[in-house]
Amino acid sequence: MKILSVEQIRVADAYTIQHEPIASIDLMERASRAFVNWFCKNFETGNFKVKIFCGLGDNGGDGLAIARMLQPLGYDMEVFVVKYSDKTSENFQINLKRLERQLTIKYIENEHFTLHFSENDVIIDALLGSGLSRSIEGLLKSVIENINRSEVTIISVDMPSGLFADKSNNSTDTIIKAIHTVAFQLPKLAFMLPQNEEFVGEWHIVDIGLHKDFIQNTETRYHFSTPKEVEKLIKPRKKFSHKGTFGHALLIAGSHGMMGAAVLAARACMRSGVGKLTVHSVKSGLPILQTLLPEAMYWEAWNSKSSDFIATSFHVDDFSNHFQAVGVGPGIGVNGIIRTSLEKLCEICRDLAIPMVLDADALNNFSTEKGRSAINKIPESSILTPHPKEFRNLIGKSWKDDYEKLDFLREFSVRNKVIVCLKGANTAVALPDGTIHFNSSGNAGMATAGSGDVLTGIITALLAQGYEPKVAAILGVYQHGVAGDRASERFGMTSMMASDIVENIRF
Ligand SMILES: NC(=O)C1=CN([C@@H]2O[C@H](COP(=O)(O)OP(=O)(O)OC[C@H]3O[C@@H](n4cnc5c(N)ncnc54)[C@H](OP(=O)(O)O)[C@@H]3O)[C@@H](O)[C@H]2O)[C@@H](O)CC1
Ligand SMILES: Nc1ncnc2c1ncn2[C@@H]1O[C@H](COP(=O)(O)OP(=O)(O)O)[C@@H](O)[C@H]1O
Ligand SMILES: [K+]
Repeated sequence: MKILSVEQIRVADAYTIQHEPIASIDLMERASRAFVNWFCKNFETGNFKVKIFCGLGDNGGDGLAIARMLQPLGYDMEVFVVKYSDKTSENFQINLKRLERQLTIKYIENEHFTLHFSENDVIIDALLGSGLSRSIEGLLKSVIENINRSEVTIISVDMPSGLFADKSNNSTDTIIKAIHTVAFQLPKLAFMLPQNEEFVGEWHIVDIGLHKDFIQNTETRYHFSTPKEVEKLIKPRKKFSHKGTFGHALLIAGSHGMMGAAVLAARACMRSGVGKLTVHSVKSGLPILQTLLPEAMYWEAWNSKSSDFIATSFHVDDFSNHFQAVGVGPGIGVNGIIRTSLEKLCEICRDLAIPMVLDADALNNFSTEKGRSAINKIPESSILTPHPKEFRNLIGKSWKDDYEKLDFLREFSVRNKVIVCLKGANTAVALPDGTIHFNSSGNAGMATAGSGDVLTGIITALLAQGYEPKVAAILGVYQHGVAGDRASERFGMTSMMASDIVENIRF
């Protein structure tokens, strides 16, 4: 699903009006109806009052139409219009006239207002939507501060009022803190970013029938990977396939005291459909691995100066005609010898065109001063899976906000021609073509030691099976989140562990 800018949505709106064709007021009617349908499904009529706060633009117009539609359905309504300006939109005017015939509208015209909220109230925020042009001040600021203090359920229409859809707010800005945001047709970039969580709450999309041709033909750098889009990337297994069909993966992971990382990644790799798996790790890890994962083969670190690390001199002959994918990093440790080995590994994979996943310590080894100057050795199209701290260390600089973080992410991915999965809620998968794809699955229960190792195993398995790197990254991140969602259903977010994610991988 595309994420369009406010400007592009405005054009989509105009295009729909012209080409469907449909009158602007009727499109607003359709949008409001879509909101009402969502609302009725989620808030059955009962012992509560719905308080709608309307601005003076089209977002306010939506609010008035929503009030008109909800009242006959049995909801106890109170409608407030905040008169912060003399300017109103045409659709607002039309909807005001339509609603005036039906119920009494209350006006908030100056700072001398008092609002009373009771615990069960549900507030619908239709003050400002995508037309926000500056930070909120004055009367609107006072009203929003009052609403935010109420601690009742707040549902925003299209956008939490005061939040910019595709750029950063000032840290002091006044913004509605919604529990739910019901957005029209497409998600906004703002919804994907951690800095906006307290304003957006849980977001939902309702279809308002914007012109499909327009959306299809509009280019954007941001995408939200919906379950429907991602699930169709999974290749079905053919009847006469055999284990050779699904590739042989090499996983380089673990060190003394960090064998769990290797086990989690390896188990996840096997659960994700790889034909054969070899794990390359320290000698002391052999009994652990072979006990916990008898399905995998084991390749002991050789030429190792220290028995604690995988410091190995890799040789091309050990790779050619052997492996279809290499995953490296979980728990391998960081030092100069390991970095030199990694550089050699990168060279071999580049020469033999073996796709790679680099995670955790593989990235940390490229994050020292010497390491950063060797980043160009990472083969093109490799998949890097840093969490934000690892990414910051890799690029050697911090960002001022989440928008700048996305700029740095894109810049890094394009410059080095690699795929970067920046992990977290809505993991952002940046492709070398400059696009960023946000993931839709997963939950905060995955914020637990070892869950990143599981992702490395999943993506490595997909690469070994011949999935194109960008597909392996988007699909792997999604399936990892789905497994996390299943694990949280069974154990709850607080109690689930990374091994529960592994046990819930299902392709
Ligand atoms: N997507 C779609 O296709 C559809 C979208 N629809 C709906 O339209 C909404 C967008 O409507 P919109 O463009 O009228 O903008 P909206 O947010 O109501 O406010 C604009 C007004 O507020 C003003 N203003 C701005 N900032 C301000 C501030 N800080 N403090 C005070 N005032 C401020 C601004 O004034 P100005 O900047 O010109 O001074 C202008 O007068 C969208 O979110 C959705 O709900 C559906 O109905 C139909 C299909
Ligand atoms: N709040 C969250 N919502 C969704 N997914 C999350 C959340 N927190 C963490 N995750 C996922 O869990 C994994 C954590 O990886 P990482 O930080 O590398 O953990 P570790 O190093 O312990 O293995 C990532 O895939 C990340 O996307
Ligand atoms: K709003």
